Amino acid sequence: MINAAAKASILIEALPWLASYVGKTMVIKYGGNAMVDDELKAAFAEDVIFLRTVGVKPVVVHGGGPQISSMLKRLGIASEFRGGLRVTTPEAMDVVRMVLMGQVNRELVGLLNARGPVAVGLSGEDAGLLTAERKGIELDGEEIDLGLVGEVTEVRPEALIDLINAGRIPVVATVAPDDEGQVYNVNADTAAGALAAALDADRLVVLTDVAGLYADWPNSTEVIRQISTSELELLLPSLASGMIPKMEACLKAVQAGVPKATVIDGRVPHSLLLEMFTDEGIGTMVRDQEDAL
Ligand SMILES: Nc1ncnc2c1ncn2[C@@H]1O[C@H](COP(=O)(O)OP(=O)(O)O)[C@@H](O)[C@H]1O
Ligand SMILES: CC(=O)N[C@@H](CCC(=O)OP(=O)(O)O)C(=O)O
Repeated sequence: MINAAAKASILIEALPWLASYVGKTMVIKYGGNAMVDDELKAAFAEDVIFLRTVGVKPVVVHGGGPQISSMLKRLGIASEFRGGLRVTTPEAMDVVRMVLMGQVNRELVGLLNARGPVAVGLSGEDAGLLTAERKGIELDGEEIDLGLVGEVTEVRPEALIDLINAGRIPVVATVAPDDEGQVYNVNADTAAGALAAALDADRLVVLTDVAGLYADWPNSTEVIRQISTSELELLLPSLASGMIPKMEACLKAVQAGVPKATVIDGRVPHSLLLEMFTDEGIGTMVRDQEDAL
């Protein structure tokens, strides 16, 4: 146990941060890989409730990649990732929608509501929140067909704003229809970045299963602490797997005016509180101006 003086100094260290966050909108992306342990999930829910209690307006956007993979496996449906995105057949799409909205979203809403009835779950399909279109990517000069993978073309954040203004915590699953009603699988990092931009959020925080953006992954675990948008643009082509959509989302959010986007280690209990209320913070922070770093 830490002594009384140390406890008091932790609280005092948090004071300027507490004061600066009142009334600020914060989009928190909770990755499926940081969601695999019950204690971590409970600590995450506590952190989000803590933030709301001290005046932050949190919006949770969740993933569920490992949970989707495990359900696809149980059902005997093959799936693969290309460029960090799941190739999604119509059959897999049914599973993606069922797992994200029916399983992961319900569980997170339940954990948040364990401390009071504040969380409301919704998906990109609700109240026109997200509109998507089929996403194509190019890998090594080759056009890749990802099937029903969507990219966000429009965000109507009104439903979120209504909930935020009513003091509730929106919890968003990232499936989204196109104009014809075809529903797409949208990577949760991509959706979180688009939502942060549309909400004019003050922060985007992405919880994942690594300590941040590694400078030389997988050869070293040295974490880049801060990076400017121009440095990140140069680095993007060298990134691999799940880090591609994650860092693209941070880049786009900051380019759209979100002052800071941070990737933090969701395997550390209460990582959100450590990032938000300690002077050092944790993880990798993306900011616009190099001179602001
Ligand atoms: N430069 C890098 N730094 C850190 N992780 C990286 C890097 N490049 C690729 N990765 C991989 O990206 C993964 C995180 O993305 P992902 O698995 O999609 O997580 P989440 O479920 O949190 O969205 C890491 O576990 C790691 O394997
Ligand atoms: C297109 C695409 O890849 N969609 C993701 C959606 C879930 C997600 O993004 O989950 P994480 O945040 O846990 O990775 C998928 O099918 O896995």
